[in-house]
Amino acid sequence: MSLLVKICGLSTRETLEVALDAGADMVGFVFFPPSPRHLSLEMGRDLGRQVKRRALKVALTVDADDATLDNIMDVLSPDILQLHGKESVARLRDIKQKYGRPVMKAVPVATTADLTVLPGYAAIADSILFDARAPKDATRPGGLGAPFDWRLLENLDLKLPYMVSGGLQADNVAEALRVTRAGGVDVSSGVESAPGVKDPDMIKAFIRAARAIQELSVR
Ligand SMILES: O=C(O)c1ccccc1NCC(=O)[C@H](O)[C@H](O)COP(=O)(O)O
Repeated sequence: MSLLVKICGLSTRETLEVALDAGADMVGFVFFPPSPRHLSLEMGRDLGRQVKRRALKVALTVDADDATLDNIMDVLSPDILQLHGKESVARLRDIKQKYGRPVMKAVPVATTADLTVLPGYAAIADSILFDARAPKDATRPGGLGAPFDWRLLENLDLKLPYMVSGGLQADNVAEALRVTRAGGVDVSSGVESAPGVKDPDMIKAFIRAARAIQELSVR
């Protein structure tokens, strides 16, 4: 199965086009006001139209209510709902039933104890995104540019597709994949020149680096 590459937190037409042209499989749009990558609904509509099915549109929310999700569905019609908050298993089930879209549940990781939530989520979610657990004083639960110890996933026994994220960059994505054996990689800060400012050359370099590993693994 080929490696999925997700560029998250895209917020301009220009950098979205760079990610699409460079072959990103998934493009992530953040709807979380404290984030430097937060999109207005109108911007979400605009960028969503630009994708034109060249990649999967991922809507990223944090403990969003139905009214928020209704609006995002209306303007973006995302292919995947990435739930990056403290959403319960029951909430995942409700969201899946109401919106009928695949759900990718973000699981914050700092210690092995963080993996105890997996059986519950794995019964409902369509995929898992392992991300570094945010510090207690963080203003957002993700997009912080910090990795977790990938060795925590070395003995993972998960029947669901999963992605690794958290502090990935062009120069460490190979090691992250070697250790975690993830089916996908997700990056935000590692392709930015400043928080929320995506850098075209860094986007291209990250995707090139991820594809190079994919080539090696299929030989
Ligand atoms: O990107 C954000 O600002 C963000 C805000 C709130 C919740 C999640 C957020 N990002 C989630 C992602 O999928 C990021 O790509 C992931 O956390 C990795 O981020 P980074 O470590 O910056 O590459």
